[in-house]
Amino acid sequence: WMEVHLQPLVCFLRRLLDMIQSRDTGDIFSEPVDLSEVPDYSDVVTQPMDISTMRTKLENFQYSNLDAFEKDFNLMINNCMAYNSRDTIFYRAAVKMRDQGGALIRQARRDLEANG
Ligand SMILES: CC(=O)c1c[nH]c2ccccc12
Repeated sequence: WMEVHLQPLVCFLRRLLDMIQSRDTGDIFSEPVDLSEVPDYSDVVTQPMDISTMRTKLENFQYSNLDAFEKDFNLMINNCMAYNSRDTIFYRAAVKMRDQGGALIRQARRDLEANG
């Protein structure tokens, strides 16, 4: 039942995530931060999140609406801005992704409103 009813949302979120990923030109959000390479990452970030994890969750029907998807997007951005200091490429990439990805999510919400 859930698969049938959530499949349209899965297709919608898959396309949205593809657009968000295309804005990650430095490819810093595509995979989980490697905790073996960054041993202090877990001291700062308690719930890691990245695009590949979001893709797995959406394919497994773990987002029942756009708000749940946006929550993980914001987690991914906020983790990056918490761990990396303001004067780093990574922090500035998070600011850019927050603005550009945020605009894509806002337009997606308007599209959902229009199409129900
Ligand atoms: C998104 C992010 O914070 C990172 C993405 N790749 C990294 C490598 C070392 C430390 C942090 C990161």
